[in-house]
Amino acid sequence: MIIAVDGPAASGKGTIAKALARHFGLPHLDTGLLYRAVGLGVLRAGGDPASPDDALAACHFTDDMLDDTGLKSEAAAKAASQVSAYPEVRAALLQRQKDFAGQPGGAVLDGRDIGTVIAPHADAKLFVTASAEVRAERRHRELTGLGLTVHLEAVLHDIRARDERDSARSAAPLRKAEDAALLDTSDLGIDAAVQRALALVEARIRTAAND
Ligand SMILES: Nc1ncnc2c1ncn2[C@@H]1O[C@H](COP(=O)(O)OP(=O)(O)O)[C@@H](O)[C@H]1O
Ligand SMILES: Nc1ccn([C@@H]2O[C@H](COP(=O)(O)OP(=O)(O)O)[C@@H](O)[C@H]2O)c(=O)n1
Repeated sequence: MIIAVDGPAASGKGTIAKALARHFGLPHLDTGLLYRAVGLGVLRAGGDPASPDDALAACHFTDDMLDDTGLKSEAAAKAASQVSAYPEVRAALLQRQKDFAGQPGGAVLDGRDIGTVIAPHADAKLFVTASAEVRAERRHRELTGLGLTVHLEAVLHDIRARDERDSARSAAPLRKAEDAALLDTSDLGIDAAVQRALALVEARIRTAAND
């Protein structure tokens, strides 16, 4: 079974994807980490995330990069959202994600284009969202919890800028797949959001079984 979970920054898609993976005993891939690894790689090499050549050069990272704590920073997130607009970068990361989705038994993936590009035939698709203010508060709490000094207004500004860039790009923009179930977590705590996600996935699987 393949489950696709998409949505904007800090909507809770990763939390939901991990919980679904645990529930169904499936492997999970946070695809945002791949784009963050490219963005952070560009910054560390002294390159410019606005340069497609610098971005492409950073696509050949090793797996240990995916555990780098620097990936959590807003700087890495911003650079990720810049480099992810280049079709060459998306192409370089495509097969790895498709292979993960296609492994025997299936998988849960979260990102921006899982339901639209990576796994258009997923068995269940969720589009997780929440208001920008709620998402900024969550991300702010998360980053300060990691010991980083960040201001709520700056996080909200970055999230809005990223939403805009991710939605406006022509290569695999952030959008809800037509057959994805919408889940707004603005007024839901983590447990309630996970329960709702589970109910939506189970309903989707039941419907498919009856078709
Ligand atoms: N429904 C929720 N209510 C409150 N906090 C949440 C909720 N979902 C996620 N969080 C918290 O918000 C932060 C961002 O969640 P995460 O799942 O990483 O979002 P995303 O993968 O969409 O960026 C994390 O610290 C997480 O624990
Ligand atoms: N499948 C994906 C996943 C992430 N991304 C890009 O990578 C950036 C970081 O993604 P992320 O999922 O780690 O970000 P958060 O939602 O956790 O803040 C996003 O803003 C997108 O620009 C993408 O283009 N496609």
